[in-house]
Amino acid sequence: MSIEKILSSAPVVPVVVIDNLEDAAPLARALYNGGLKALEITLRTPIAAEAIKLMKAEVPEAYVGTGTVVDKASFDASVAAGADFMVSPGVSDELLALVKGTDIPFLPGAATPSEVMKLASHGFKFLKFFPAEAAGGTAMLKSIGGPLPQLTFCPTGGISLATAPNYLALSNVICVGGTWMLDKQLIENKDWQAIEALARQASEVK
Ligand SMILES: O=C(O)C(=O)C[C@H](O)[C@H](O)COP(=O)(O)O
Repeated sequence: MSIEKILSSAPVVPVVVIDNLEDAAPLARALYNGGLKALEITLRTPIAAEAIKLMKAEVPEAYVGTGTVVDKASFDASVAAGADFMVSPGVSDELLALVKGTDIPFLPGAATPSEVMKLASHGFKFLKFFPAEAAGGTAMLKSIGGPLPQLTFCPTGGISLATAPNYLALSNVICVGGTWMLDKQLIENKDWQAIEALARQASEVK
């Protein structure tokens, strides 16, 4: 499996924070049924690894990956959870060394030309542009694409249903990451139909 295939499975990757384990399976089902095939589950909550296992069991055809992979502990947790892919908001030499020893597709993060160049020199062709809006948004990505057209991005951070099309219109963007379809109140109410409708709206963004 390649990171390109995973990132091209839908225009939007939902960045999920799981607070209650019982939400994991129905949430994954709702997102997938709404057309979002790749799910990034952040390792920000202690139950994230367990949640990933439940999500993969509920929707085996989805790509369930980990987010917030920032060090050896989160890397190890990703491997143990059986993550289909791993996403980092940035990169470190420690992480680069760890991912060289695994087959799990990895999407490292970059926000400046130097970070992009460093990751390119390690063979990465797909990067997370984070924090997208705060780091200069579509203007920054367009500028980076001038001298560095060989890199393709999944911008994430502050992107909404309204701004996603502006990113997807760029030639160096494969998909965007976002949290807007994960409405906290709807999740609290376990309104999975409404979440599915938000996911469908996101999956139809062009
Ligand atoms: O957890 C990580 O590893 C991250 O990189 C952070 C997430 O991508 C952002 O939290 C996205 O959140 P929004 O800004 O609401 O789209």
